[in-house]
Amino acid sequence: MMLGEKVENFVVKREDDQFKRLNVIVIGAGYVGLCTGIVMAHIGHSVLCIDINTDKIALLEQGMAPIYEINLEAMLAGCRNNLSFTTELPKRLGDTDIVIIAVGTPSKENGDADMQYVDQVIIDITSKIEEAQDLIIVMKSTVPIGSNQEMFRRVNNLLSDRGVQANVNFVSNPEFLREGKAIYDSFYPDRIVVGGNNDSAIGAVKNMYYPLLNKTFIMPQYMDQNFESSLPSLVVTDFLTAEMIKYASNAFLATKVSFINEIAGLCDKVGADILDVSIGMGLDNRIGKGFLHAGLGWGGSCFPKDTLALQSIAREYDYEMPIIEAARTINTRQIIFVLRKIQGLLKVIRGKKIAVLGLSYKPGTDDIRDSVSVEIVKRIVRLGGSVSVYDPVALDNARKELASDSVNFCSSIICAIESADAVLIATEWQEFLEVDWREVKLKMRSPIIIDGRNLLHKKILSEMGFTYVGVGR
Ligand SMILES: NC(=O)C1=CN([C@@H]2O[C@H](COP(=O)(O)OP(=O)(O)OC[C@H]3O[C@@H](n4cnc5c(N)ncnc54)[C@H](O)[C@@H]3O)[C@@H](O)[C@H]2O)C=CC1
Ligand SMILES: O=C(O)[C@H]1O[C@H](OP(=O)(O)OP(=O)(O)OC[C@H]2O[C@@H](n3ccc(=O)[nH]c3=O)[C@H](O)[C@@H]2O)[C@H](O)[C@@H](O)[C@@H]1O
Repeated sequence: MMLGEKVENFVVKREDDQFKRLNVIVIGAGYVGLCTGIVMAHIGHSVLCIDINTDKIALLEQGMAPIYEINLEAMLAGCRNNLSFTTELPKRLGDTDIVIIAVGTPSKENGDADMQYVDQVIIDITSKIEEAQDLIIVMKSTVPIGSNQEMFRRVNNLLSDRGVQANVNFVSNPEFLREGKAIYDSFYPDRIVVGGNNDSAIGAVKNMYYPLLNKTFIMPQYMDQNFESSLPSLVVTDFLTAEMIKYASNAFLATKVSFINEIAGLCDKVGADILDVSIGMGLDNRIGKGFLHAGLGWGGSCFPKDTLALQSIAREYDYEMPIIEAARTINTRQIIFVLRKIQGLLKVIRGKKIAVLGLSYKPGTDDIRDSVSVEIVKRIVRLGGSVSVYDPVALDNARKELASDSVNFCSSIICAIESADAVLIATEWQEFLEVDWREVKLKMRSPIIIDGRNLLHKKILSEMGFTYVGVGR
């Protein structure tokens, strides 16, 4: 059974009287806000999810998800009794126990995290706090080191300006979900990090997560697994450390991918196979299997912006971070590598037609923010090539960004590869693995595959007569 297929069967064992149902407001209905709202509602809290984007809220009210992820809508449907949506904060926050902030913190031009949305939310919340109210503000957005402390002070200053005496506390609670697996990660996190300076507020956030921390909430399809061995770890720490854990984790993962991409570059030169190198390395438990998949490099709404933001923070201290700098440099270099490979095979890109399969920054999502694929399409167009693009879910999101006479948006793989001089696999969607490549070969002008994600079987495709080029193999 697929995750979320039979939501009504979900089991919540709440015989444990330690669990207390809370009134939770989640601000922001993006990936993080929406998944947080869904999880909180499923585990028994009463949740109001707020977003200023009226289109998003209108969709959500009709039970439709504004972002693509498998089973997201089924999960949404399964918790509507506990989850409602609106575009504005309620007039009074008197009944609210916890407000979770999950608005965006994109990069500014100079690389700093743009805090304008968080700042606005802080003003909005504080204006609604009432005399003698107890409220915990939980920060899930990824914010620069020192932000929670600063906002805590700011809220208290704003309250004293209004002459309101209330018991408001902050808890930093960074999010580690991955897009495409956001729902699963939200229900089954490896760890929950809570940073703060008030034991009672930290205790309340622990209670909020109680069913996840104790696995008293179980989806039936996972019941046969031994959950005791995989309970999420709880990390309780201070504000600054919680914020640093988030940035360090993303920077480390990005660096790990850049490391394997650097090795892949050398594999290309010496003739070794990066796929086996990754397996051979990953089997060492100290290294671990994850994030050793070489390819076009990392994109998305977080690794690029969070590595930039970390560098920005370091700059404030004149502290150099050469590893992160190198990780970013290698990531940019991957795009050049693939363009050189295309040029090596086609000689001149101008006038050639290249099919690009995959536009989202990774499979499982329709998100094209900082997608390497989208950047490569733009570069091919700049070099005079024409591009036919196909993606199972991200096509519509890319239409505006890639609007050009040289870009043809195709609704199928076959339409995209028709008369193409080369095909580039830019996102490793499973669908590309399952396509009949013999049929593809008959329709292409020249049978050239640049497999930017090392998705396909090199040997099989070579035997079919394709010129196959991967990354480091
Ligand atoms: N996308 C991801 O996979 C992850 C994101 N994060 C972090 O979580 C935060 C949110 O990320 P996403 O969900 O991707 O962002 P997003 O950009 O998809 O969604 C943010 C939402 O906040 C809304 N918003 C902005 N100002 C608002 C306001 N004043 N009141 C109500 N809603 C408001 C926007 O309309 C938008 O829908 C960021 O700091 C990000 O770094 C952390 C882990 C994973
Ligand atoms: O802060 C965030 O927003 C999130 O960022 C990442 O999650 P996400 O961006 O959704 O996606 P990942 O699966 O981490 O992939 C990021 C990029 O790295 C690339 N990647 C990943 C793994 C790999 O082995 N090779 C590789 O090229 C992917 O194609 C993608 O472009 C982290 O994995 C999450 O823990 C974190 O919460």
